[in-house]
Amino acid sequence: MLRVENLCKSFGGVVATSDVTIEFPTGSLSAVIGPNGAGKTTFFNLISGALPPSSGRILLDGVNIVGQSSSDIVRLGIGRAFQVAKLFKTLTVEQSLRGALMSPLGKSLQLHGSFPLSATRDRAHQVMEQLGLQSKADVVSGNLSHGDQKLLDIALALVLDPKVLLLDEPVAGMGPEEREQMIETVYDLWQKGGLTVVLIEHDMEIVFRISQHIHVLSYGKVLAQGSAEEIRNNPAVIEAYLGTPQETHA
Ligand SMILES: Nc1ncnc2c1ncn2[C@@H]1O[C@H](COP(=O)(O)OP(=O)(O)OP(=O)(O)O)[C@@H](O)[C@H]1O
Repeated sequence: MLRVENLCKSFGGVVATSDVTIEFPTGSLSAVIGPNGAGKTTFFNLISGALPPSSGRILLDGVNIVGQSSSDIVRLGIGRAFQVAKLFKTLTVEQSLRGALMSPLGKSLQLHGSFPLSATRDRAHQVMEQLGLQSKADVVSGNLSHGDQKLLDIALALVLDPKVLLLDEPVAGMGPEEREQMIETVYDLWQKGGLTVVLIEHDMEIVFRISQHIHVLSYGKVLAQGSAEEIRNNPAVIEAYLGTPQETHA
């Protein structure tokens, strides 16, 4: 289970995260939502070790990971995909995934400290299959469609076998068809294994459709937490973020 406790982060006078306590049960699919500037990306930056918190604890299966480096946090089992995919644009999809496995980080995740070439190929293909990227194995990443670049970014996190997968706006910038495909892929991925998925997403239709738990941030604080039904009808959330019920359904 991933649990953050009393997490705080300030940038000078700006309080981006204010006493946030949230629990993400093992194997759950949760969304973190809120208006622009609410502190969602900062929250992911704190969990993934990109930024140190000002105070508070981040517990992964009971172990406080605050103070660990980003690569140690990946090693401990927290993977992350970004709003703008971070790719090696000149490598093919397969090369990128095998490269991740052959990197010191990838190697250190293997039981015996080394990973034979054939095994990197098998693992890369397994993940490509999970994400529907098999037919793109030999395509140079920079030539992939926007949607496939986002899938590859997720694949790069997934190939290292995380326990928790953080997805920052997985459908940002996509057309309706790509959006549906991405959501179906993420949902299938989550349903098939014990992966804990946490997503930041602005598309409320998607959030309400797939999330078991929704956490609403506003001005760095937790404004509300609950099921889709509870959040949809929460007056404070409607006022701060969703707008009137009529606007929500428009
Ligand atoms: N590195 C930084 N230095 C200074 N202020 C920052 C930094 N990163 C974030 N902030 C501030 O912290 C607050 C929260 O920003 P954050 O990007 O986490 O919000 P967000 O909810 O992800 O917004 P969006 O939905 O627009 O991506 C904002 O006021 C932002 O300006």
